[in-house]
Order: sequence, then C-alpha cells, then structure tokens
Amino acid sequence: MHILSQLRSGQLKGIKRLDLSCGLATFPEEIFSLADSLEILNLSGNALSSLPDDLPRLKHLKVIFCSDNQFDHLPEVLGRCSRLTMVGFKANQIQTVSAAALPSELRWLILTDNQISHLPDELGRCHALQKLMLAGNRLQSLPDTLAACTNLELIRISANLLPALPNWLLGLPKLAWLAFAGNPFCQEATEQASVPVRWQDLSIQEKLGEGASGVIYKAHWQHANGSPVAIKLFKGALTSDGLPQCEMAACVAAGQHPNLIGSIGKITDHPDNATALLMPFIDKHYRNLAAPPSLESCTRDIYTENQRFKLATTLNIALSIADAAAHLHASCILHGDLYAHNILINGEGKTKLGDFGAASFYTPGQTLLQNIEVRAFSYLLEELINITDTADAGALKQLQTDCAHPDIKKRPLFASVKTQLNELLSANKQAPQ
Ligand SMILES: Nc1ncnc2c1ncn2[C@@H]1O[C@H](COP(=O)(O)OP(=O)(O)OP(=O)(O)O)[C@@H](O)[C@H]1O
Repeated sequence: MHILSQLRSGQLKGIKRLDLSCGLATFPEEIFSLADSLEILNLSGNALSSLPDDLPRLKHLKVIFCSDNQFDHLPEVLGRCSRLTMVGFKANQIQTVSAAALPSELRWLILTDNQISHLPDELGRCHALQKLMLAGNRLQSLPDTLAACTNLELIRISANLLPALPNWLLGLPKLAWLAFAGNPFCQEATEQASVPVRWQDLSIQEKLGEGASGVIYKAHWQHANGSPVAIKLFKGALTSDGLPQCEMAACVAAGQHPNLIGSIGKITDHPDNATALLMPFIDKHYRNLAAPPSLESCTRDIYTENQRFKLATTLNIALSIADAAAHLHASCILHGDLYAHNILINGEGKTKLGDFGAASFYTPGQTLLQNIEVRAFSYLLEELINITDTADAGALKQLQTDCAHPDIKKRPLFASVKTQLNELLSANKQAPQ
C-alpha cells in the first residue's frame, strides 16, 4: 500500500502499480505524474464517486480496481482507456452501466455487490471477455448478446433476481466455472439434518487460511472427542461468488466423500451473528495444489515452478477429483469453482476438494450443466499434464481434449472420465517403469 505523500514527493516515479486507500473523496491529480509507467491502479477502499474525464492520459493503464467506494454508475471514461482489460468495482452502489463505460479490450469485469438491474446489450461486443462477476445485484435478465462472448470462461450470477438460467450459457464453448445460486429460479437446498453446533462449545485456535470470503481457524469442539476441527467464519453477507448460506447449504448437502473437505454442521449463536461453518480439520501435511489466478493469468491457477508429478500421481489426483465431482453431480450440486487452488493435497498425492462458495443446486432436468464442470476439469488436467514427467501422456491428453470439447454435449460425463482414468492407471501399472 502506498501513501499520498510518497506520490506527492515524486518518490513513486516509474512505478507500474499504485495502491492507495486513504479516504480519498476525489481522484488525486498527482496520479497523472505516473502516466508513463502506470499499468495497475488500485483505489479500492476510498470514498470516490467519480473518475476524471482525462483518465485516458494514463496511457498504459491495464487494470483498475475501485471496490468499496461510492460510485453509483460505472464511469464512462473507462470506455476510452484503450488498454484497459480489467475493471473491478465490487461493493459500490452502482445502478447504471452504460455501453460507453465498457473498454473494448475488456477481459475481466467485476461488478459484484452493487445495485445493477440492467446491463447494456453492447457487453456482447466485448469479445475478449473471459471473466464476468455479477453476484449480488438486482439483475432480472442478462443481455442475450452475451452469447457472442465466446471467450467467457467464468461467470458469477448468484444472488440476483433472475427468473431462469439463460439458454445461451450452454452454447458458450469455453465456459467452465458457473455460479448461479440464490436466484428465484434456483432449487432450494433440501435442509439436511446437520449437527447443530453452538459457538459456545468451540474454542478457537490459530488461523489456518484465508480466502476472499472467509477466514479459516483451527478449533476444539466439545463434542469432537478431542480431535481438532476447522471453522470457516464468513466475512460478510455476500462473498465474491454468492451468499454464505448457499455455500453452507451446498457444503452440508454434499455429504461425506474421501476427496471432499466436507462439513460437520452450521454454527449457531455467534456473538456478532456471523455466519460460520464447522468442518473436519485437514492436517498440516495438506497444502493447496496451486495458487489462485493472477491478474495476468486471469482464469488460470499458478503452480510453483519446481512442482512435478509422476504419471501415476497425476492419474490418481485426476481420478480422485473426478470421483468427488461425480459424487456432487449425483446430488445435483455443481461445485462451480473446480480449481487446483481449491484442492488440498498431501505428500502421498491424496486430495481434498473444498470451497463451496460458488456451488449451485440444479434440477435433474439441467444435467447439461455437469458438462460445464467437465470443462473446468479439462483445465485442471491440462495443468497437471504440464507438470507431469512422462514421455507418454498421449491418452491422457486425448481425455483432456475430449473434456474441453467446444460443443458441451460432446464432452464425457464424470462417470466416463473415471472409467477412462482407471483404464489409464491399470495400463500405467503394467508398463515397464
Ligand atoms: N477444513 C480445513 N482444514 C484445514 N485447512 C483448511 C480447511 N478449510 C480450508 N482450509 C485452508 O483455508 C484456505 C481458505 O479456505 P477457502 O478456500 O474455503 O476460503 P475462501 O474464503 O472460500 O476462499 P476464496 O478466496 O476462494 O473465496 C484453504 O485454501 C486451506 O488452506
């Protein structure tokens, strides 16, 4: 984080990224002194309601974040910033998004947690769009023109007022991550008999991890016979993917599976009325398979450079995740965020899929939605193949290509994926090592 005096004194000359959060009510003119270098401007957490008309003077600007400010419209000047590819205006009071506000090279648009009831048809002209985050708005419809955004890979439309899931979603050839829970058309979760857990019966210990939506703590629970548990304490009423109560409902409904982190129950009686979920504790030998996407990679996870697997390990990881996904689909749950960064893995290659923040319930009549998740699996498979030491990944690559088929109907379902992976595992065991 930078401070205003550094900017004013000229200390920041030449920087590519500026982060300023200091109660700004107006855009500091001094930012233009960085016009020759600035690519990423983060003004989140201020009191801004407008941007200057001459913003395009920041001629290298690629990314702008203005989350947690006071905008009531998406500033039209953004549409004139020719290099802008990422626009993040989460948690404002935006009601109006006009066509003029959309930069032509837009890849990533975040308008989560606003008051938007209408989006312009011209959004469909943003052909580079890969990531569209609209959870927590008042949308009653989406522009049909979005069918032309064939590069869209991730869509969040949870917690809106949509009467139905648009048909064109199933025609998007690259769509892999979809979240739609908390809309009027959605299946209510059948309330599962989950164990009631009282906050008073828990003693909180160290922090285990933190994501955008919550903080995870280790804890002891009176009824756990001495074994540790984990708590996810949600940060707010809305996450970047949807509503905490939808996440908890899906996590509880998912039940038990060896490759899911799973849940124990919903926590009641939190002193600040925070939403919280009790989960089994996953021991410290497990770590995240990858880190979440960067601004550059947009939709693709980041792996550490020296991470390599043998073919047998890759096949086992793939099989365990296909099995977990098949288990979820058997209960009509779409995970919605099937990503390596949501998979914990231990030294023996055992995996646990977690984070149900983007999960949605679908009806048995919407089974084609499963094929969207199969595309997410294909990305995971592609990444795993890239870090696998083998001269013979041909058959696995073919499976990956099939799972990524641009025609959603031609992708295999997870049951078939599992069969194929089992065959590959048997063949690998018989091959000379
Ligand atoms: N049951 C658990 N036991 C141990 N560690 C856990 C457990 N659940 C989560 N963690 C740790 O906490 C991290 C964050 O968890 P999680 O992905 O659920 O948070 P999040 O807020 O939903 O993240 P996101 O940014 O994707 O919304 C995980 O990556 C993992 O390292």
